[in-house]
Amino acid sequence: MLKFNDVTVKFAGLTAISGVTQTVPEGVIYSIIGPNGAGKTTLFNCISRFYTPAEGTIEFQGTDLTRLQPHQVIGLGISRSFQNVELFSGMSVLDNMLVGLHPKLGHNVFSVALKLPSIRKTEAEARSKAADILEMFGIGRYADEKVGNLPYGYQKMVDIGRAIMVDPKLVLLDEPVAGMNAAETEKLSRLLLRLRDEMKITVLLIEHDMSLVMEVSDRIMVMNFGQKIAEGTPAEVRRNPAVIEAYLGEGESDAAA
Ligand SMILES: Nc1ncnc2c1ncn2[C@@H]1O[C@H](COP(=O)(O)OP(=O)(O)OP(=O)(O)O)[C@@H](O)[C@H]1O
Repeated sequence: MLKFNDVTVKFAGLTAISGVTQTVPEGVIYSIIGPNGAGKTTLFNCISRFYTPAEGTIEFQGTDLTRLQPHQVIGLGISRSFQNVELFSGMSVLDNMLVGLHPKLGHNVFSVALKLPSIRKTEAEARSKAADILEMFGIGRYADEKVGNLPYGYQKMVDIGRAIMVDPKLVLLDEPVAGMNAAETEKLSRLLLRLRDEMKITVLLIEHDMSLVMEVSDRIMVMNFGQKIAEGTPAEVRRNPAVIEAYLGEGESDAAA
């Protein structure tokens, strides 16, 4: 589904990603892990076209993303959530979900202002879809609540729900459980499996919570200092000496546990 071909990203004098080549198969939960500053978010930013690699290509179902604009990437069926929740805190949960659909609807200002029947129908469908997703995420009862009034874990759920509104084929989630408590993390891990199994969405996940990563991932790529140092199933990655060293070197022993 997604192919990184020798991707290198540079910022002034710093090489943030160096020659990463990897294929991500369709229909999986694929995690990218590695110590702080390893280049994980930079890789996401290249997929969603905030950054352009200095070298290499990124193919999504045969299309080279590095030649596209960000909105064209969304049009191909790729959406994302961000490391920090980016919601409109004064708006309701439901309205925030509808904002997720904005890149897809593409209505012109006049048809929206005139509330043409076609727009009303689309809006009704969008509302019903948003309500279904909120229900699936277990936060349906908060649909009319202001997002800013919800606990952080629920806001994060809304953020991810919004990324699902566009019916993506691939969703990029950047540290979705950061700041969540144990119960919320458990809920989210079940949700990730449902995205894969019921909605047939391929999930690309950046996450520091190793127990979550080991539990839900089909495959894992490990990065350190901008390079891919390992790739494989959770069991393979867990016993890879380079991975153990990268994490132990940082004072984290979770990967080796
Ligand atoms: N816009 C930028 N300008 C300059 N340097 C950048 C920029 N974005 C990222 N970097 C640098 O690139 C390197 C990789 O950063 P990146 O955020 O991709 O790491 P990460 O693996 O996602 O880390 P974390 O787990 O802490 O989020 C870091 O050294 C970072 O400081």
